[in-house]
Amino acid sequence: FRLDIKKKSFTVRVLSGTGCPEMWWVPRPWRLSRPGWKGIDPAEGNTTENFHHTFIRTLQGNALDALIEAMMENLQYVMLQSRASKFQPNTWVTEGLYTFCCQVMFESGFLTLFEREFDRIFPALVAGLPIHLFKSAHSAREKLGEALLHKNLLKRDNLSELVMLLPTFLLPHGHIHTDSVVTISFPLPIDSIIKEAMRLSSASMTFRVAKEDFTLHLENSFYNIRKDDIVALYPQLLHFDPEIYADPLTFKYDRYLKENKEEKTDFYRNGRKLKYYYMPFGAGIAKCPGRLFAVHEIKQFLVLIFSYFEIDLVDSNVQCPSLDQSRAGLGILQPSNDIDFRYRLKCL
Ligand code: HEM
Repeated sequence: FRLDIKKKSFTVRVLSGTGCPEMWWVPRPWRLSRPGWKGIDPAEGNTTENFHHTFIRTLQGNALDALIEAMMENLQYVMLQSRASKFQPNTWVTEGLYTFCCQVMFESGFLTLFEREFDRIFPALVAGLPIHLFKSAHSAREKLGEALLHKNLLKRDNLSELVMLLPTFLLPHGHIHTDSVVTISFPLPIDSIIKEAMRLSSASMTFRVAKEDFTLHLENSFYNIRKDDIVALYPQLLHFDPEIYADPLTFKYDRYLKENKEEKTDFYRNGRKLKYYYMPFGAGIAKCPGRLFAVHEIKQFLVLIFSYFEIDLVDSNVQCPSLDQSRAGLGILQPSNDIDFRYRLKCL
């Protein structure tokens, strides 16, 4: 499909509360449970534009710098300090790769508060069951809300010594440069690698509600959309279109790289250059405002894991797991089974 959301002669509005398929547990359940909650009423200033403005202010620009800095501390705390008892000199630790990644990313996000409880019951909540039916998720949500209060966010006392050491021990390898905030440069085309992984695994549905009647023109057809109709787009169809992405089911780490190593942005369908060829983060005004942070935290995770640990797959011939389709439409698909890997601390 091709849908030029900005240029066409119609306006679209975000479905209030649809929010982020990956961070769904922060905006929605927390807001809905607040005392006195009456829903999102545009007449009270809760417009799409206001939400958008707030998201940008809290997730990008200066706020992004602060987020990245905090994430770096938390990642190091969770990867090293919180599992320090597992590390013996020259001894391998064996764990599921997916379990390890999830644990580190979730715990780093909100340290131990997140508790994976929301994630476990995610499909049930999407199906409309109230969160208070799930005792531990409910209590984890309450704790999360408490931790997100501004006064508590300011209490940061877990700054690991390694944060201070990081610039000195990593700079000689040329992998990390630190300023006041960490920026990372890799010897590998990491942006292309991350994009390719997201292209293959993202299955978010994008919803919009029509603000007024209009005709939606697609390549060979058109649809008359009425005010308040819900339009749902499924970007995975685009990501798996063989005309846009040759051999679409194969992971090609340099798919988003030109021969001169610059970012490749020209993708075509029916001879037409596409504006929207990569949509794991959605598009238009409601495009994920956390995307810069999300990609940055993936890079931080990678740089730290490869810097701290020697890593091996337990079975070097293991098959790459398929993706669990039970969340199709709801976000990034997870692997249907875990694979074991082993890691041990590098002698720094
Ligand atoms: C790999 C990670 C992530 C993916 C794949 C992802 C994907 C998405 C998608 C598909 C949307 C809907 C966009 C649309 O309707 O066009 C969205 C919205 C949103 N995302 Fe994310 N996201 C990720 C991480 C994050 C993070 C880390 C944050 C915040 C810390 C975040 C905050 C939000 C918010 C607040 C919205 C709602 C925007 C709005 O309604 O205006 N996301 N995200």
